[in-house]
Amino acid sequence: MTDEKPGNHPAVPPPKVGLLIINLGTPDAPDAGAVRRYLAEFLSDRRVVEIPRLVWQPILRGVVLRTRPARSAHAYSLVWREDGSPLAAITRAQAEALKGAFGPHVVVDHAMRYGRPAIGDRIAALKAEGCERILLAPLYPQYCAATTATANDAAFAQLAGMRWQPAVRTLPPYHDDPAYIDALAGSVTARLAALDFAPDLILASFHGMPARTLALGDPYHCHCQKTARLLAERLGREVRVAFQSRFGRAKWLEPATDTTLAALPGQGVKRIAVLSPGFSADCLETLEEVAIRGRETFLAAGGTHFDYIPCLNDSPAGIEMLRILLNRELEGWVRPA
Ligand SMILES: C=CC1=C(C)c2cc3[nH]c(cc4nc(cc5[nH]c(cc1n2)c(C)c5CCC(=O)O)C(CCC(=O)O)=C4C)c(C)c3C=C
Ligand SMILES: [Fe+2]
Ligand SMILES: [Fe+2]
Repeated sequence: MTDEKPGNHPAVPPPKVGLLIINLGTPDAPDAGAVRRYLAEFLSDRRVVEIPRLVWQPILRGVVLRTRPARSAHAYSLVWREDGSPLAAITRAQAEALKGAFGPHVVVDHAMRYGRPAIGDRIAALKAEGCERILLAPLYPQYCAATTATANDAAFAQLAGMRWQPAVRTLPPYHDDPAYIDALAGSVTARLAALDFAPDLILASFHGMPARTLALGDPYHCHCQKTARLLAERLGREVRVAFQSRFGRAKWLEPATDTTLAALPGQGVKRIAVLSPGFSADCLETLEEVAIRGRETFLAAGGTHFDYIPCLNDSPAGIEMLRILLNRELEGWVRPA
């Protein structure tokens, strides 16, 4: 018996474990062309828009992609940073902060479901680097077919074309995980302590979904409600839930964030703090829709004080929370770091 490989044997790198953190994706630039390319891919995903292709594609190509990109590009330009789109920059920073956190044999990388870096490309790169096991981590605390499932689908599609597949695990939703609730509660408490006003109410604004997805069995709505309930219990005060970013004509989950913010001052809530616990990174939907437009809506309706509490992002508490969750999922694959 010999360990020698035949002369034409491909090189086999020493085995490693890959960790791929995944987020939604974002345009490459805050201009109409880049936003159009991004929206064309995103809104063609049948996990996102569940309308028959023959009906939806003409509406998407004929109406949405002609009108929305210019408007959205302007919105992106209001929040764009020197290092790019907030979502891209923060996701990169999260991956950077997690490097080395799980020992020398875990290679940490990041990918986006739409646009770049593409999930398939990063899986191929991890495998080429010797990762025979990969933990896929879509960073959505609340499970949703339109986010978690489609990210995993894209990864599985890549695996389907591989001769030598890595073993894979996927990060489960963490909407009720004590590490996540603790991190949220800590960020709210620290933020409130630093404010120059005491809010009458804390509002948790989650990304919306078409209402029918709840009846179809998507647990997203329940996960959002549970996150808010657990956060309220930890804070010892009410956390009101609302759903933002309505898209299209169908009925979406209610109450809507914008109508809630417009109604609250009339109900005596003049000072408010808003957080978006469903987003692991600040992005267009939080920085422009909530922190800019939400504030305008609330103040125009008679509110006097508005504060937007940032997402956990790559804050030390946010990274520590991810380290705890991911370390648990890596159990048995690596020795504890
Ligand atoms: C049918 C349309 C949409 C569904 C369903 C949807 C679900 C969904 N989205 C997120 C997270 C994000 N969405 C973001 C942007 C965004 N979302 C939609 C539409 C749907 N989202 C659009 C058209 C856009 C683009 C922006 C715009 O033109 O207004 C983002 C931000 C991306 C960025 O670049 O910053 C995130 C994040 C979740 C969590 C979700 C379901 C639970
Ligand atoms: Fe969205
Ligand atoms: Fe939006």
